[in-house]
Amino acid sequence: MASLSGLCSSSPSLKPKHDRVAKLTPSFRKDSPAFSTRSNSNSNSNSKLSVAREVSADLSKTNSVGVLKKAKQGGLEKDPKALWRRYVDWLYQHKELGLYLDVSRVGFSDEFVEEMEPRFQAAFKAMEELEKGAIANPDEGRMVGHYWLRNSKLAPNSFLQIQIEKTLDAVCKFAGDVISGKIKPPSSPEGRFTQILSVGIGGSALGPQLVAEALAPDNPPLKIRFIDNTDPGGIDHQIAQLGPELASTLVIVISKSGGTPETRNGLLEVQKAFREAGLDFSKQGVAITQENSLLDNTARIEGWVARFPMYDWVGGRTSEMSAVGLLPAALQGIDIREMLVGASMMDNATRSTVLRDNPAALLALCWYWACDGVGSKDMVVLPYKDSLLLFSRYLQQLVMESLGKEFDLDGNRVNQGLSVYGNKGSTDQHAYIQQLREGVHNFFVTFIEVLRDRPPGHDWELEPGVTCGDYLFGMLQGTRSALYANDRESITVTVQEVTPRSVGALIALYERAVGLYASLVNINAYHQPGVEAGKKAAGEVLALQKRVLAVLNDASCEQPIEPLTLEEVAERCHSPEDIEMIYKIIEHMAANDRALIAERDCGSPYSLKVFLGECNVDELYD
Ligand SMILES: O=P(O)(O)OC[C@H]1O[C@](O)(CO)[C@@H](O)[C@@H]1O
Repeated sequence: MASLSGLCSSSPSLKPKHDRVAKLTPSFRKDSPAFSTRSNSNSNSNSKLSVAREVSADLSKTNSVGVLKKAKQGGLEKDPKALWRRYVDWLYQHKELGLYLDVSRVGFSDEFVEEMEPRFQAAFKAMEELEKGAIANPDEGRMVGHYWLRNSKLAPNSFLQIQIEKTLDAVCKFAGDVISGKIKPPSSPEGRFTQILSVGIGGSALGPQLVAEALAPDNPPLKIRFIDNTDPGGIDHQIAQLGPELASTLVIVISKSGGTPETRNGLLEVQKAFREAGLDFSKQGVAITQENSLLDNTARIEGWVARFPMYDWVGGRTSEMSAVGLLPAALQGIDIREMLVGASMMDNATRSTVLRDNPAALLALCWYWACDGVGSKDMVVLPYKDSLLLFSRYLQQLVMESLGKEFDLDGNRVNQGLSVYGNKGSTDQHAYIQQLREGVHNFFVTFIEVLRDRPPGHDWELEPGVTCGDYLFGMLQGTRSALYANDRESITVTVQEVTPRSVGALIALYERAVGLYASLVNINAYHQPGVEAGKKAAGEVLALQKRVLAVLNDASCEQPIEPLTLEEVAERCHSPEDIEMIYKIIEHMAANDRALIAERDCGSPYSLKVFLGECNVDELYD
């Protein structure tokens, strides 16, 4: 069993780097670089390619893009000696963290770097303002403070500083009390919590999932499972897998807003399972959410075991170092203070205003080069380590929800973004690497290399002079070389081991790279207005479904029951224009035995007739 001291071993290095003075909105909106903005000459064009073309046209008016184009035409360096010099020349090393970043296989030229320099200085300035408490998320009028979570002294005022420290202490204490059995479930035969069921979605799930996969010991004090969707089958599966251990399951419901429908549904489903098992949910429930959110109020009123805060100034996708990520990690026996130390050390490194010495800036430089600053190529993330399997999925949200924006900070339509996908090596070599090597050239790769194969003393040679891990190493190096030989660019991030410290550092590295890149292309990385459209549309579908049900109910109450055609249902719903959606609603209800097909089947929409089995008017209008 992990000891408390293991969870919370040391304080993160907390050297104040900036004045703790809140500043107003930074000037980066006005000072944004001219060539990352463009007018809306074709507002109907959403295609990335056409955007890339538009932007290329704009960019070609400037020197740096001229440089970019010229250098790209020249192709990548192939002379081995020159390439070795480039490797050594550009290699970034964080000695203390044991983290290296190799950007030599991305073909940017010295002129390009020079041309980008003023923009990087503007991005560094904007980041400095952000860390001092500027309203860096202008659309939502919020500060952006995830960097303070690992160095609370950087918070812009003492109230926030104390809040961060108190929460961290509370997380450590609660996790210790749960692991030691001081806080225990009321009716479990084991007399202590053995399982965690984490209910949350997006940033309220992806970080905890990454960290569990990467860092949980083989026999954690509490094992973790996730409900991260509103899929009834998936939820049933998780609950069924818990079986009788539901009685010793700590349910952590995570939602910054406290009102995300998928998470609410997960909670209601889990509460139902508790009722059916004769268990009192409130004695096993924990909430992580913003103060006074719906979830917070529910947890308070129902007297759940504990509540931990989410802050207004921490975005979901950058919340891994808040209670969102730290509590589940600590409960699994993961040293969360080490995660914070790793992140804090990386934060220090990525505050450098010297491009070559700043690994996050180097990443942003490579992304800009590889994607022409408009997301014209995808980022394929390939960790050669099973435990980092979920890193690409985690980065997908961090990068795509942050950078995938319709408008820039000046209101120009830009349709920015950077697509991320990946899984792990060498597994993917037997899946899609064929296309990467020889097919459509629409990507660059990020290899994540982990030097240590196994804990010391466990390795053996499965053939003379060669271990299993040597194969993994060979596959990574071979793929990197083979891709480069075919002009496919790659970045390699190397860490010594997958530890709480290195995972914390990796998360911090990418958080900062995304922030800097967002400044380079002049967008707000910290909001997600596009997600609202889908949520709103889903709400409208459910509202229409209620109307369809009411219409079918009315018809089912007539004697004799008169099955209705789709047109009739649509007419009676006063929504003839929604007939296709009504068809999909009926198809779904019929598949789940909630509507009955009287004539034909769903494959014949024109002649389909439908009715409800029973009249449920009272229930519907309740
Ligand atoms: O933590 P919440 O508020 O439930 O939100 C979950 C996720 O939903 C989003 O808002 C997108 O819908 C993400 O940004 C966020 O991480």
